[in-house]
Amino acid sequence: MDVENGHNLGPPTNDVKKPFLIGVAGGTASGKSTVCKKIMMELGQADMDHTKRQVVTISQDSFYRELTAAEEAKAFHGLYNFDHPDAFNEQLIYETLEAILKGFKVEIPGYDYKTNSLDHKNKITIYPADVVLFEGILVFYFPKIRDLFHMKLFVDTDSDTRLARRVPRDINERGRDLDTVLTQYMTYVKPAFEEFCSPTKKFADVIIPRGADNTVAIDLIVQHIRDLLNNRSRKGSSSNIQLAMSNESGDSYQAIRRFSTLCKELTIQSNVFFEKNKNLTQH
Ligand SMILES: Nc1ncnc2c1ncn2[C@@H]1O[C@H](COP(=O)(O)OP(=O)(O)O)[C@@H](O)[C@H]1O
Ligand SMILES: O=c1ccn([C@@H]2O[C@H](COP(=O)(O)O)[C@@H](O)[C@H]2O)c(=O)[nH]1
Repeated sequence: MDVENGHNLGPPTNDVKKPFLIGVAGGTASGKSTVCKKIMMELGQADMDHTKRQVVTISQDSFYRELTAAEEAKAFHGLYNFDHPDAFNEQLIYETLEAILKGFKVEIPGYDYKTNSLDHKNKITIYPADVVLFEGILVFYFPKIRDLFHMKLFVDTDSDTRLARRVPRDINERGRDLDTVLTQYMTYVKPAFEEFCSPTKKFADVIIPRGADNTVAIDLIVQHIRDLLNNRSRKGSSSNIQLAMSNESGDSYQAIRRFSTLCKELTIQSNVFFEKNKNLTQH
């Protein structure tokens, strides 16, 4: 298979790992990376040698398009729209995820927010894993990509909290100044969230209100992943997850259905509870 920019590093080895692919979407600074980190930590994967990890996280930011010199100059002043779907290389995301799903090892660039550019010097090698988390603001936007996910999570944190987190993060970690952060937020980030990101919440199997603070939802997701991993090691072959999923009577398929239903119920119940008790939150 031919992946642009040589990202595909060749055919799978004998022990083919065809991963369970989880999409993690949500607005900027909603806690997508923190949720993924928590999942990895609870599964004891975070500090593990990355060649041996069973669970890996990939960021959609590694798939931004390269900017022209004129776009770079705009980006420096917060005047480039990084929140529009056109800012991403959709085809490369698709081809890379397809390669991962086939059990290929792939290489992707890092991302340097200080220079608004892909970091080809610090490439990240994604070794075949059992579970792959793919997180980003628009991971459910493109239908072809959306259809690749076995499970879709949406991290739902309110806009005030997200802005309050984004401002210090962009200043302290991404080398911005306050004016640039607010200009970019008001001009592009907020309108694009409403137009492109927020509508994709309806595609989620599980909505995680309050992001990483929602330990109940995270524990359920972690338990589900543990079940998948145990199931896989019990059956001895990593490709069994795929087989079980394509066969509606398989253990994994049933576990996913139970999990999905349970989480939907939890989400609905908590929304109904807060809707009915709006006045309680004022105390
Ligand atoms: N539950 C939380 N409580 C406090 N701060 C948080 C929480 N979740 C995330 N943050 C902080 O908010 C910022 C954005 O979180 P991050 O996980 O990077 O969001 P995203 O990946 O959605 O952009 C980071 O600085 C992170 O440390
Ligand atoms: O060069 C860049 C690239 C992206 N951004 C902003 O980042 C967020 C997406 O990352 P999150 O971690 O989900 O916040 C997006 O809203 C872009 O506006 C950037 O500012 N500069």
